[in-house]
Amino acid sequence: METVQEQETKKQKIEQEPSETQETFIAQNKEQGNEEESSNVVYDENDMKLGHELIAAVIANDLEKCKALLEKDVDLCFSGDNQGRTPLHHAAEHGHMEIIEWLLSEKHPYNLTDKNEVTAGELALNNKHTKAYERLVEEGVRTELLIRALKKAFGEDDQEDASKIANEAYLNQKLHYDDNKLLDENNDGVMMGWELPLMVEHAKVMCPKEGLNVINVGFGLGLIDTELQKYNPKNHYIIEAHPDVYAHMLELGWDKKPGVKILFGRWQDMIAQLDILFDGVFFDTYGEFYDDLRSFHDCVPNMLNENGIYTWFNGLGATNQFFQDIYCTVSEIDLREFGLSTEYVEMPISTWAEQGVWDGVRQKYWVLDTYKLPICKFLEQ
Ligand SMILES: C[S@@+](CC[C@H](N)C(=O)[O-])C[C@H]1O[C@@H](n2cnc3c(N)ncnc32)[C@H](O)[C@@H]1O
Repeated sequence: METVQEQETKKQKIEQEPSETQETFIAQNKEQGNEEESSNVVYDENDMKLGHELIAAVIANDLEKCKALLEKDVDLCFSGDNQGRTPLHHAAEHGHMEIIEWLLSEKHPYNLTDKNEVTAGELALNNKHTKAYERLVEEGVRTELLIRALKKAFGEDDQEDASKIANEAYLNQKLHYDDNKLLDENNDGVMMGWELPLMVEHAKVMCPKEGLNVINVGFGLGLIDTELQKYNPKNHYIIEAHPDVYAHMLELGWDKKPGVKILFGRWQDMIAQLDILFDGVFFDTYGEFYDDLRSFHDCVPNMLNENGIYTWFNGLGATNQFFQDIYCTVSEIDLREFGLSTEYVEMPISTWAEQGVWDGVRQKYWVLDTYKLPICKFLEQ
């Protein structure tokens, strides 16, 4: 099972779903003949009859009938309707809280998707069932943290190696700059110009005044660094690991800009060389996993001035609102554990939808309308 920790924090693959609990619940294939196929499961006639009865009972908000059907061995996650929607999808769509609670208590996974990749959470959100939505987000957070803890307890946490391999694979490939984009060998967007308004805001948050000490991890297009320079920082550190990006930085003369100190290498190796504390810290890398972001979160208290601000590119679950809300909460919990508070400031992000923005880019890594910009500070003592 994959947890939120295995999500890459930036761009590519961030859209992956959280823990794949689905497979655990897929009904066993039935005998050949007299079968009807849904998206994942093959049902016989009796399964179909019971399954449709369950969906009808869910829609009618008839909990007793649902319980009676479970006694008859109905597939709790029946997905044999046209859209491949499960009972939880239908309960969420109608905001039936009691049925939602019952389904979750009977171990219906919170994150199954229908044939259009839609989750129950999105249906609750789209139909303005706020309580149901919040309950499903809470269930997502609980499940993700539980799976992470179980993996750790049972020694199945091989995330560190996988993460290092993925980041090294990225660092060993040729990059190209193309029309205000930085692309990797597969034409996945490492950084794109539409993110400029986000970088402007991140820099503003880090620099409430001029002459501060700031650090950015991951240069990319240099958008945030260009913004940070506008605040005349006293010291402006940049950590960058990719040789092509580093060469580009030198070409542009970043090593000669006022206050700038470039540390060329992976942040994991460079962080020990930091010799000052910072008023503003920004993190935005590529080809890393949530676990790396979490490890960076853990380093921040040793990098930050007493009143400093830490902020990071929030691409968590950025192809699905439901998953983004889960990941944002998980991250907030992790940061609290490291002594930092998190506030998410919402800003509309309109440029992503502009004509041609994604031309030449293999996969869209952002589909949301709102960006949740994190502002982290030391928790008050
Ligand atoms: C998304 S870009 C950063 C864009 C930047 N925020 C801007 O405003 O243009 C990510 C950058 O992180 C760098 N990077 C990836 N892994 C890294 C690591 N482990 N340590 C330091 N930099 C890394 C990439 O080479 C890339 O330049």
